[in-house]
Order: sequence, then structure tokens, then C-alpha cells
Amino acid sequence: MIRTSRRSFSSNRTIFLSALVLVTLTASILSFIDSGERFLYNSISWETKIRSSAHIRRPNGISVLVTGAAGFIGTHVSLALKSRGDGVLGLDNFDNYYAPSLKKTRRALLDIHGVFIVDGDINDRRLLAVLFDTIAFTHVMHLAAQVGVQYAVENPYAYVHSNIASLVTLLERCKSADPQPAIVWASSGSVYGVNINNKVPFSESDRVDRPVSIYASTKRTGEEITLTYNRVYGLSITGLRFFTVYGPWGRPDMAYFSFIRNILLGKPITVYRAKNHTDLARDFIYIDDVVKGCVASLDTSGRSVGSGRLRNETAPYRIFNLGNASPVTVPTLVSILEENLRMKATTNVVEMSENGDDLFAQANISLAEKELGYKPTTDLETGLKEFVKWYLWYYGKPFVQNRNV
Ligand SMILES: O=C(O)[C@H]1O[C@H](OP(=O)(O)OP(=O)(O)OC[C@H]2O[C@@H](n3ccc(=O)[nH]c3=O)[C@H](O)[C@@H]2O)[C@H](O)[C@@H](O)[C@H]1O
Repeated sequence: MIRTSRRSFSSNRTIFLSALVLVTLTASILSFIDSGERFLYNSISWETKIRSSAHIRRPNGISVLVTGAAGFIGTHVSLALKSRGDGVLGLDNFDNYYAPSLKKTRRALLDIHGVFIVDGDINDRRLLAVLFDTIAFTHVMHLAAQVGVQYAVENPYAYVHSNIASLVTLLERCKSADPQPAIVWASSGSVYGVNINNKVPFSESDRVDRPVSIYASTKRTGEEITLTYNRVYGLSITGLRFFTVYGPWGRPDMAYFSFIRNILLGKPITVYRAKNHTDLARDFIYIDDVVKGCVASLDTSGRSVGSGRLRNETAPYRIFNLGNASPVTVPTLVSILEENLRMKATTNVVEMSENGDDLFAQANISLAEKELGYKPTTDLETGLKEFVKWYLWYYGKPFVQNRNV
């Protein structure tokens, strides 16, 4: 009985993944042809696709440009918006910071649900102009970024390109759009850096001028840049300080994801610990909870008001913590994974170097609760169970040793 259901589970997975691969391939070929055609031949089919994807299908719906739509959070937010009838157009450059194949599978998933992702870079001003000339976006959900705290040590330039230059290019376009969209964008809980306030949990009104990584500094800089565009050009801005977001279709570079992969492969995992031997802890937050916070931010964003001298309104400028208000140590994260997999991890405990990682994070979420109705409902045990289920479905336990994530 168990064997039969396992076999049918496995064959359903194979069929679904094969279908996704097929859609991915077709989408890649079409998008390759189309992105070329758009500029060479002014392709009608490309324009039809973006119009259809961004088309609003409910009363009082919104039309959202989602940057980083093939990313982890971008995929989930795009699906949530599309399923309630909003118009959604994705933009993603499919960079290879982690496996582009996972991003392409996410794109295929979105394609099935009617969300089209334009393959392009936000720094491409010409492309942005075409998109904004074609669609009157009411909102921009800016999630595209160079992520990863550790990678910033290796390649700081990628963070300047993606988190600062791109942000300015996008804001410039939004500033001159008519109507101007409202902008919700991804900042980070890492802006709290060294706990100079000497208090937990971290609140939005705390000082954030001691970042400990290039990643965090680019996110903090983004908060200053967006504030300038809000004051000078009247753009409505909401910055979301995401804490450690996890879940199905997640990012392979994150600890929980690499831990499961190594445990299944029987490889050791590295668990960092502070110099004084205390465990590191994070405010892990499940993707579905974060998506609700993102959607509520769009719904309550208010309007951009422009920069004319006669304007008598001020555009909103908001910042919210999106965490779980309930930190968990990294060793506890490992033991939850072990329980779910019924496997023991081989753990190397390593004292953390001065590499820019924070020791502890806990979000105060009362402002988001009050203004957005944000209320996380998924604890780490429940969320990781969902993640493990997805991981085994997506990569398949028996084949995991041959798969490259
Ligand atoms: O915006 C943010 O706030 C960031 O959130 C996330 O950063 P973090 O909260 O640091 O998550 P993550 O890397 O999963 O490490 C979790 C814990 O495991 C520890 N850790 C990590 C790796 C390892 O091999 N061993 C280990 O102990 C590690 O020291 C830490 O204590 C995103 O990754 C980052 O891209 C960015 O989005």
C-alpha cells in the first residue's frame, strides 16, 4: 500500500516536473525570441503578453510590476496577487548567484498561472521605459536584489550594481511615470547590525547606523535613497525589513536549505557560534506570512503625489519589520530538520569570524500589526515541515545525490 502510494507520488511528481520543464523550455525560447524581437521588430506578441499579464481582472484591482519575480519572495507574491485578480508583470534578470534552473522552474510555475516575466535588467533604462510606456502600473513591488550576507565579502560590486544602481534607475522611472506608482520594496532586518540600541526586539525607530555587512549597508542606503525620492518627488514608499524568510521554493544559499541538502547527502554542516560560545539566533519567518505582509503593504500604500510645487499632499514614507517576533537558535533549526528527515546531521561547530554576520535578530512587529494587520501564524516547526515536504517532492530523496541545486 505504502509502496503503491509512494510510486504514484513519485510518478505524479515526475509528470508535474516534466510539464514544468517543458513549459520552462518553451518560455525560455519564446522569451529569448521575444526580447530580441521587441527591440528589433517591435513584436506584437511580446506586447500582448505583457498587457495580458498586467491586466486587472477584479474591481478596484491593482497593476503591479514585480521585480525579482523569479526569486523566492517574488514568485510567492506574484502568485498571491494574480490569484486575487490583480495585474502582475514580472521582471527578472535570472542571474546565476544561485541555480538559474530553480528560477526558471519558478517562472514556469508563474507562466501556468498567467504571470509573464520579462527577462531583463532593471539597469536597462530603455527596457524600463518600454514597460512603463506600455503599462500604467499602480504599484511597483521591488524585490530584485543581490542577496546573501557572506557573498558580499567576495563580491561587493554586485551589491552596488543590484541594490543601489538598480534602485536609483527604477525610482527615476517611477518619478517620471504618469501616474506615478506607489513603491513597496525589500529592505532587510540586517540593517539593525550591531545592537547599538542595546535592546531587543528591534524596532523601526531604533538607530540603524552601524551595519556589519556590505549587504546591510546597501539596504540601509536604499532606505535613505527612497526617503529622498519620497521627499523630493512625492513617491509613496514602503520599505519592508524582511527577517530570515524561509519556505517552499526557497533560496538554496540560505542555511536551512543547504543544511537539508547536506544532511540528505550525509555531508557535514557548519554551524556558526559566537566567540563567547553563545548560539546564533534568527527570527525565522515563513513565506506565507511574509506574503500577507507584502500584499497588505501594497493595499495600504496610499498614493504617490508628484513633485509639482502646488501639491498639497505628502506621500507616505513607511518602514515595517516583517519577522516572527520569536527567535530560534541555529542548533534548534538543525534539530527540527533532523526530526523531519529522521536523520542525524554531522555538525561542525565553528567560531564565527568577523565576516559581517549578525549574532542575534528579533523583530518587534507591533507597527506592522497595527498598520498592516500583519500577524504571523506559522511557527518554525510547522513551516519547516512544509519546506521539507516541498524539498523532497522537488528534488526527490532517492535522486538527491545526483541533483545540482
Ligand atoms: O535580509 C536579511 O536579513 C538576510 O536574511 C538571510 O540572512 P541570515 O539571516 O543570515 O540567513 P542564513 O544565511 O540562512 O543564516 C541563518 C543563520 O545560520 C547561520 N549559518 C549560516 C550558514 C552556515 O553554513 N552555518 C550557519 O550557522 C548564520 O550565521 C545565521 O545565524 C539571508 O540569507 C540574506 O540573504 C538576507 O536576505
